[in-house]
This record gives sequence, structure tokens and C-alpha cells, in this order.
Amino acid sequence: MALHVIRHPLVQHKLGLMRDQAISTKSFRELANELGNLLTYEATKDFELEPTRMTSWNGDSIQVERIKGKKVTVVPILRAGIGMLDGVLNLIPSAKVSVVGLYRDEETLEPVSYFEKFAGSMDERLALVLDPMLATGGSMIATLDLLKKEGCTRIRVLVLVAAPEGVEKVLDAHPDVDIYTASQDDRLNEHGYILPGLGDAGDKIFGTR
Ligand SMILES: O=P(O)(O)OC[C@H]1O[C@H](OP(=O)(O)OP(=O)(O)O)[C@H](O)[C@@H]1O
Ligand SMILES: O=c1cc[nH]c(=O)[nH]1
Ligand SMILES: [Mg+2]
Repeated sequence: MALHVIRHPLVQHKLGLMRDQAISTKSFRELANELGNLLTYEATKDFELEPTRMTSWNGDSIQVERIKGKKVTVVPILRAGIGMLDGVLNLIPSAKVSVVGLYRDEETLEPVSYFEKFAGSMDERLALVLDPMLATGGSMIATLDLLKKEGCTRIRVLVLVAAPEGVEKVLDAHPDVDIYTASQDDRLNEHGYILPGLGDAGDKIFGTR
């Protein structure tokens, strides 16, 4: 469907902090979760509400609103997507977690799949796919292919930083998907890394750089 770049000042400020070469693992992790949280806020703003009744503090019966029967699965792409997971689940604690394991071959830049475990009733769920980085788009397209094979029809992608090349490829392959990001950056370098980017997000989150 579309690319949504979230220009909210908190999002832009936190993303800016993540770009610092001297950032600690602790700060990088915290910010990845905080941005996951803020992107979730944006990606869920059209959720439907329905009225429901409850007994309030003084015993009165009152009408309140609640989210209407929305089944959600959150899908972190291993490893780096785990770095956003807590931030997303903080806002949607009832979501089921599905996991897709993929790494990008360093030479070919092609995604290599090594794990998948999906929640039940995927055809009834809205899927929120998490990965800090959308570079060539190969890993995201492979994930979206898997989710559709499982029956998913409603999918939103949450990435901290996206490269224009990858966004174009993902939306060409999956035009029904919405992508929420804090930034569409300039381009990919000759090794497929996003510029200005964040470097290797998985290594920074897992402390393996
Ligand atoms: O758009 P692409 O060109 O496919 O690249 C993006 C992918 O690369 C990174 O994962 P990586 O392969 O480094 O695995 P990791 O999360 O285990 O570090 C990143 O987290 C994405 O999953
Ligand atoms: O810039 C990039 C590209 C792929 N994976 C990352 O972690 N960073
Ligand atoms: Mg990595």
C-alpha cells in the first residue's frame, strides 16, 4: 500500500541518538525498543473501537471503548527484530508472537532461512513484522512470502530505517503491505549497508560486533 515515514519529534530524536558511532549496546537496545513502541502507536491508529459496559469506581455502570476483536501476531525477524519486540508488546500485550529466522548471506546479500514458528490462526491475524533494517529488501520479501503462505492477508511492516531500493522492491513484490519507518535513508553502499544507516543492527543489539 504505502510507505509511512513517522516524522514525530520523539521518533526523529531517538533515531538520531542511535546513529552515534559511540553508542553503547545498552542505549542502542533501549532506543530500538522505544522506537518499536512509537512505530506501533502509529501503525495501530486505525484500529476499530467498539462500545462495552463496565462497572466504574463508584459502582455505576458506564460505557467505555475497547479495541474490536483484533487478533494480532507480532513477527520479529531474527536476530535483530527481537530488539524491537518488548517495545511492541508493551502496547499490545495480548499479541501472539511468531518468529522468522533469516540471515543475509554476506557475499550474495540473499536471505537464508533457518527458522520459522507461527502462531495459530494466522489467516485471522493482523501481522506486525519487526526488523530494524530494511536494506535490499530480500529478507523482508522472504518473510512476507512466508506469512502469506501461512494465510496472512493483513500485514504491516515496522522498520527503524529503510533504504529506498529495498522499499521499492518490497512494495513491488507486496503492494498490499504498509511499511512504517522512522526514516527512509539515502542509499545502500557497495556491501548492501544502509547509508547513513545504523551499521549492523543485529550485532549492536546482541553485543556481537
Ligand atoms: O534487506 P536485506 O538486504 O535483506 O537486509 C536486512 C536484513 O539484514 C539484517 O539481518 P542480518 O542478516 O544481519 O541478521 P541478524 O539480524 O542475525 O544480524 C537485518 O536485521 C535484516 O534482517
Ligand atoms: O545497514 C544494514 C543492512 C543490513 N543489515 C544491517 O544490520 N544493517
Ligand atoms: Mg546483522
